[in-house]
Amino acid sequence: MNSSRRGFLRGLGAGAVGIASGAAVTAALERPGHAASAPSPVFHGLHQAGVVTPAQPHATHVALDVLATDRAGLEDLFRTITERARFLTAGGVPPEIGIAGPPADSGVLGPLVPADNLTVTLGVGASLFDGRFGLAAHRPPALTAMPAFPDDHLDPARTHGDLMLQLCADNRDTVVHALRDIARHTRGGMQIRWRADGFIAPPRPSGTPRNLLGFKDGTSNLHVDDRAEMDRFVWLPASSWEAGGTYMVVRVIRMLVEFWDRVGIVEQERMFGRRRDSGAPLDGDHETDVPKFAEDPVGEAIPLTSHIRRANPRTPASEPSRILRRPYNYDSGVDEVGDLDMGLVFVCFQQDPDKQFAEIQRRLAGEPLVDYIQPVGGGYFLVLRGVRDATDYFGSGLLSLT
Ligand SMILES: C=CC1=C(C)c2cc3[nH]c(cc4nc(cc5[nH]c(cc1n2)c(C)c5CCC(=O)O)C(CCC(=O)O)=C4C)c(C)c3C=C
Ligand SMILES: [Fe+2]
Repeated sequence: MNSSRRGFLRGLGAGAVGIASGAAVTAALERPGHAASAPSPVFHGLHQAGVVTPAQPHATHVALDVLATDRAGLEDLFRTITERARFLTAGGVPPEIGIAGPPADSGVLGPLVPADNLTVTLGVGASLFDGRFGLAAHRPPALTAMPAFPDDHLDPARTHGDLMLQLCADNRDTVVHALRDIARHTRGGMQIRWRADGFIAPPRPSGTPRNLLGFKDGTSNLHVDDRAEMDRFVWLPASSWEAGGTYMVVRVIRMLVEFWDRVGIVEQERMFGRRRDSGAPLDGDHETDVPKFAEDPVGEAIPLTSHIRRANPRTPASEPSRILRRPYNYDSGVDEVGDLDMGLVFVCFQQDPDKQFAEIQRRLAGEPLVDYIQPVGGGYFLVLRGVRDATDYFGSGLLSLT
């Protein structure tokens, strides 16, 4: 353990980073009153969890800037995040450290930390490849800073970041607990730049959950259980050090709900190209019906400017730009003039942000929906390949580059 690593852990007590697991956890779970939660998605593997994992109801997306100043410090940071993620996603009993120092755990989840379907997904931004860590020569060309698109209102304080930490779980307190745990163990190594909390509502009344404009959101998406589709559009191929990773785009998009709520239902539905109640395309009856754009070349049933038609025209030319969407709703109170601050934390995964996400974004430019939404932040991040086993850590492939 070098000095900067000791720095992260200082103040936690000598044994505080130990993890009680295995037999101790089993024993704790067997105690009356301790319901066992289902195991979380597997932590070790070629791919990180939290990409093809069915979206859990709660999430936070946290962009961070690295404070460590050299490569050794960055490695310590990655190793610490890995250790904490390994523990938090498995669940267990935090060690007791006596009464002299602060407790080893925030206690937010009680004495037994449940796995609660938690996923911890780590990405790196283009800024990590500046001069600080000797990585400048290794920035993959596809990893750029997120550009500003027409109609964006980007706030620099809510844009970009050296790292992106996506935490998702079945309960809000599990997400909060994981964030506090990781922040505490990495103190001095990184600091939060911006954060967007999200939730997914239950299906109302059935099918795909709704966004805060009232429409089902996620109906037409890539299929996470179709390995060939994931290899074609999402996972990075075996030819480079990034193999097994993917690119994550995060866009914090405010919805101008006060304006939206004054728009007639027919106009709302024509903006999306789908019915609000059922989610069916305007030329169909059921949510899962596939729109028949080829039979409607002038946009009589589904306007040519509608969101679904621009986003996915279903032509051979638009096929390569398909993405895996994994969005969350957000609700952040009110702004300085008393307007509701809510919207969508739009998240998508792909092999190339410019050829996929940005290509769709360019097609969406000028769609009628732009009058009711305002992108205010976000970033492009490379989700590193997964942690292979108990000896591996996030970023080991990146840091092996010389
Ligand atoms: C650049 C990519 C996209 C952004 C940004 C985006 C923002 C955004 N979308 C909605 C609501 C809906 N989107 C829907 C479908 C849809 N959206 C995108 C891409 C972006 N959306 C795609 C690729 C698709 C799928 C198109 C298709 O294959 O038919 C829908 C329809 C239901 C569904 O299929 O999910 C809704 C509703 C909002 C509110 C929003 C910004 C705030
Ligand atoms: Fe969309």
